[in-house]
Amino acid sequence: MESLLNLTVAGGAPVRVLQITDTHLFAKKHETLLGVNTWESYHAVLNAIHAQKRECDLIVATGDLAQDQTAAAYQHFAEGIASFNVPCVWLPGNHDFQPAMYSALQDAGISPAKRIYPGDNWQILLLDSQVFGVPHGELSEFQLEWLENKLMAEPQRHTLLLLHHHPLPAGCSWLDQHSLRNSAALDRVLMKFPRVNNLLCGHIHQEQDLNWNGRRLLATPSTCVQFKPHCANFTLDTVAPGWRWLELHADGSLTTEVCRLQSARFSPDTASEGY
Ligand SMILES: Nc1ncnc2c1ncn2[C@@H]1O[C@@H]2COP(=O)(O)O[C@H]2[C@H]1O
Ligand SMILES: [Fe+2]
Repeated sequence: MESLLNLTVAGGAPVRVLQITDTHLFAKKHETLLGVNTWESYHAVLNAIHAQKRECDLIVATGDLAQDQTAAAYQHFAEGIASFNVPCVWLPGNHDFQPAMYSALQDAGISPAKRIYPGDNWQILLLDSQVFGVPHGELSEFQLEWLENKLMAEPQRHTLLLLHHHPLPAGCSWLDQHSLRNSAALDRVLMKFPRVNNLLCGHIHQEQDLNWNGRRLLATPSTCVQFKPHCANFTLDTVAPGWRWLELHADGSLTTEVCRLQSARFSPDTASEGY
């Protein structure tokens, strides 16, 4: 938990971050989630990212990396990441099994660090909002205290805060029952720290860019199935898998862009009623 990852970034240059989320990989590469082969969609995303030829300083993986809790699924994730020569950090989602996740990723050279100092101007903090065995999220007292301590320790750094669960309603009632339950407690901590202006999550398998009491809250498409915005009941979307680029500028501003695959190859079985 306490390990810190220092990244060298050229003075004044933006920190370039790639977010990959909700890969939902299985041990067996042929397995599908709601009609989508998640190993193939993950690799299609990675190939499309390589084709963009964009430099990056860090990859962040924001949870639900495995669907079946196996070490092999995390190894598949790591094999994909190894195609980039860039450090990667991760946090758990509701579907993850942290003992296997931690050791399989660590063995594959992926750092368990939850605090990253990319250059002198920013810090990236990764929270664990998993409540084991259920889809909703919650931040433990330990997580909230850890966050507050890390923010107090570095008052001059701008902070990008990462967690799996969305702290604001996403507008899909079926998903909003699975949100971060104690977002008010997180809000109370963040109110003391005006340099935490950006939060980044996964979980909702759709792009969002919201204002949470003056902070920017970003959510990002999954590399596999997508959920349709503004639906009361479980509804899949036919938009393609995606990923997000972020640039953290020295003055504390952040620019970002969501990209998606161009092909309709990974359309899910829209008659599915859940998983
Ligand atoms: N039909 C459904 N109704 C409510 N929740 C569901 C349904 N199907 C799946 N879920 C849960 O909702 C979660 C949302 O995204 P996850 O990838 O965490 O995994 C999903 C499941 O745990
Ligand atoms: Fe997910």
